[in-house]
Parts: sequence; structure tokens; C-alpha cells
Amino acid sequence: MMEYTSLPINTQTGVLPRTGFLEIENLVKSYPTPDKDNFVVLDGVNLTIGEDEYISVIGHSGCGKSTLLKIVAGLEKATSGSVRLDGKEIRQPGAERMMVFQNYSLLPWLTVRENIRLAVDEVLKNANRAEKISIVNQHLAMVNLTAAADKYPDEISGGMKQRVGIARALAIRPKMLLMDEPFGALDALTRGKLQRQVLDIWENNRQAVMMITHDVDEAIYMSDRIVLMTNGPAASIGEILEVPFEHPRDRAAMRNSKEYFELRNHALNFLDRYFAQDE
Ligand SMILES: Nc1ncnc2c1ncn2[C@@H]1O[C@H](COP(=O)(O)OP(=O)(O)OP(=O)(O)O)[C@@H](O)[C@H]1O
Repeated sequence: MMEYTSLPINTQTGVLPRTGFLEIENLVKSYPTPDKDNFVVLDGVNLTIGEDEYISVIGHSGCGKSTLLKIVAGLEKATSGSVRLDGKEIRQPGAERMMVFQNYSLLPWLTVRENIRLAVDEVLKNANRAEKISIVNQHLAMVNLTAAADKYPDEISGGMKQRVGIARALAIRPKMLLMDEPFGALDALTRGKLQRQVLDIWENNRQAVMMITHDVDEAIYMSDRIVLMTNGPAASIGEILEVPFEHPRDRAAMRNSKEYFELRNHALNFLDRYFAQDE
């Protein structure tokens, strides 16, 4: 069994001195309210993500995690500040950033294969028919859905639907994967299997990932860094934790290490502290 040694917890905030692929600078997001005051959701978020880095974002409900992800996806506009991908300002959705939602968002009148094919047709316009078929088949196999390819979404389980969503996102070869609680609706066993599957795919084909989760164990198991958000309104980044385990990770060995225990407690204490302020 792989063993992990104990290292000091490394916490950071703000913009990090690493190669920036996604660069979020002084991001502010507010919504107008009827009484003319603005409701400030995010206030001064600074974050840099590398092109092959897996980042998790954790924070209490309503602190603005989904809002942050939607701004990176181009589905929401920042009130001020800037968000750049590969040096270019993000102003709208784009095929280089694919989103995976918690509630699957599959088209119910299309089969599993057709749901993936639709995205491929829309984005990979220069690929010929044979190439498209091959890409769809390859991604069906990647998430173990070849046998279910011709079923409709209401004929498959929640875990399978989420795998279709992930295959669809990956099939168009995005530079960045944005996932909003992708495993949140799944039972523990299915969640564990799908986490491993997503990690396998990512380890073989690294890309930038930003994943929202409420689960500290999931964040430690999957990501390179964990972004801990302060409570809203006017939330920002409280701490960023470096996860010191090499990929591929052995979940059981990791869980038995002192370092895992310390990191987990550090994150939970952070969340408890902010939760206590709320009460
Ligand atoms: N379109 C909108 N208009 C006004 N307020 C909004 C809008 N969208 C989100 N908000 C508010 O912004 C805040 C942050 O919402 P967001 O969904 O980003 O939080 P979250 O951290 O993802 O929450 P959860 O963990 O519960 O999903 C909430 O108070 C929400 O009510």
C-alpha cells in the first residue's frame, strides 16, 4: 500500500505566483435589489489556476460558489474585475470551457449517444462523420456507457446520467472543465466510483478543472488545491489549501496518513468558524 508522509499544511490566499491559465482578478459580483442597494455576492475574489490543475471550491450554502463558476463559464457577467482564460477576457460561454451540472441537464428525447453527439456536432464542426462517431464511441467507453448508448435518460440511473454529462463535456475537448457539485446527487458508492473514474480520465488527459463541492473528503481526494470561501454576502477567498499528495492517489492510504487528517481538520475548522459567525 502507498504511504503518505506528514508535511506542514500550506495555506495561501490571493493571486498565486504560478503560471496563470485562468486568472480571476478583483472580481466583484452584485445584483440590484428593489430598494436600490446592491446585494454584493462576491467581493474581491483573486485566484489563478494552472492549465492542468484540479481546483475545488468549498464554502457555506449561498456564499456565491455557483455564481463564481457561472462567471467563469460566461453565463453571468462580473460587476467589476476581470476573468481571463489563456490571456483572453471571458465575456460569454465558449466551447473551451464546459460545464457539468449537478442535475445532469440531458435532453430527454435524445439517447445517451445522441446527447453526446449533439455537443460534438455543435462544437467540432470541422470533424468528418467518421471522426465524430469515433469521438462519441471513445467517450462512451471512457465512462463505461457503451452498453447503454441507445437508452434514453429516463431509462438510466442518476450515476449513469452524470456520466453522460461528463462524457458530453469531455467529448468536445475543452481546455477547462467546470463542475457544480457533480457528485452531489449520487449515493456514496456511486459517488466514490465516479470520483475515481473522473480522476482516471483527468490523470490521462490533464486539463484545468474547477469543481464546487460541499464534501471536504472529496476535495482532498480529487484536487491539487482547495479554495475555501468566506460566508456571504460579500464573500471572498478565505484560504487556499495545497493538497500535498501525488496523483494517482490511493484513497485508503491517504486517509490513514497524518497529513490527510490535519488537512481535513483544518478545512472543517475553517468552515465551522464561518458557520459559527452566522449563528
Ligand atoms: N440572479 C440572481 N439575482 C439575485 N441574487 C442572486 C441571483 N443569483 C444568485 N443570487 C444570490 O447570490 C448568492 C449566492 O448564490 P450562489 O448560488 O452562487 O451560492 P452557492 O454558494 O453556490 O450556494 P449553494 O451551495 O447553496 O449552491 C445567494 O444569496 C443568492 O440568493
